[in-house]
Formats: sequence, structure tokens, C-alpha cells
Amino acid sequence: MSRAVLSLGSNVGDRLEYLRLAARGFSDVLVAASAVYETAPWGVTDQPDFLNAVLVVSSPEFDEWDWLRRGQRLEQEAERTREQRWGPRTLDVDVVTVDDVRSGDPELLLPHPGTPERATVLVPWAEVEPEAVLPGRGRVSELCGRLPDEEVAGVRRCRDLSLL
Ligand SMILES: Nc1ncnc2c1ncn2[C@@H]1O[C@H](COP(=O)(O)OP(=O)(O)OP(=O)(O)O)[C@@H](O)[C@H]1O
Ligand SMILES: Nc1nc2c(c(=O)[nH]1)N=C(CO)CN2
Repeated sequence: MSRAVLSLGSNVGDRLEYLRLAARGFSDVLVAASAVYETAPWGVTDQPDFLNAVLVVSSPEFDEWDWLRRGQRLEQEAERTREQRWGPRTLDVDVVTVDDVRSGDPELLLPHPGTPERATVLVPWAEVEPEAVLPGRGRVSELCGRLPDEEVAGVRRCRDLSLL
């Protein structure tokens, strides 16, 4: 049995359709889906804005590697290519947490190390799980509160779009 938090991102092509492809790919194990957010790019800033969202998923059969593999299969379905670190992509599925699992394996770092600094993950996650805790780092809502205002403001909820 495991429960995972997944971050979805897209900034190439039909961004909403790619996020929906991912949501459909997890529909059998879906617990909750956030709203869709339009977000300013971080890392490589000279690229189009992203759509981001978070899924909470749970399955009696899955371990952390199963979540990673299913996400990677969906990235392939979205014809994702790997050209540049932090560069444009049709679909990114990151495993943010799996229960309290800690992993230093470079193929699956858990919790995902970028999480405390990424408003694009923390804001949608706090929306679906207001009491959530990032293992070892504290409450997600408090981590959000520590980010610079302009980063949080760069994560804009799209009221006219929905994942499901
Ligand atoms: N928690 C994780 N979730 C998803 N992939 C991970 C995780 N930890 C390590 N990886 C590994 O990261 C590798 C590269 O992933 P990817 O190209 O999506 O990185 P990125 O999205 O550009 O950067 P970042 O991981 O900082 O968001 C994959 O081969 C995958 O095995
Ligand atoms: N706003 C935003 N910026 C990014 C994102 C993302 O999901 N959202 N993902 C990246 C590579 O993982 C690089 N930059």
C-alpha cells in the first residue's frame, strides 16, 4: 500500500491535453487532483509558461518505483523528448513524495529534492492537502509561506480549466 504525491507539468503543444493524459493515466488510483495553474518558468526562464498540477494517488499494490515507472510511461505517451535540463517538455511527471519514504537513489530521489523551493509544486499541493507535511521539512503551507511573494504570485490558478 502506498500513497504518492505527483507533480505534473507541461509547456509544449496542447499543455492541458498533456496534463489530462497524465490524469487519465492515474484515474484508477486517483485520490485527489488539484486545479490547473499557469506558472512562470523557473530554472530556464527563457521558455514558455507551464501548466502545472498535482495529483494524490494511492494503491495497495504500488511501491515508489511503480509510481515512477507509470509516470515515465505517460511521459513517453506524450512523446516527451529529453533535450535540455529544465527545458521545454510536453509532459513531466515528478514523484514528489511516497508516504515517508526517503531515497538517495539518483533514479528516484525521495522526497523530490526540488520541492521546498518550488511554488509550482507547493501551491497546488497545499490546495488539495492543506495539512500535508513534506517529510523532514515541515508543513507544505508553511514552506509556501517562506517563498518569495513574487514566486507564489507567479503560480496563477486557471479557473476556466480543469484536469478531469
Ligand atoms: N522523485 C523523482 N521523480 C521523478 N524522476 C526522478 C525522481 N528522482 C530522480 N528522478 C530521475 O530524474 C531523471 C530525470 O528527470 P527529468 O528529466 O524529468 O528531470 P527534470 O524534470 O528536468 O528536473 P527535476 O528532476 O529537477 O524536476 C529521471 O531519469 C528519473 O529517474
Ligand atoms: N513553472 C515551471 N517551471 C519549470 C517546470 C515546471 O513544471 N513549472 N519544470 C521544469 C523542469 O522540471 C523547469 N521549469
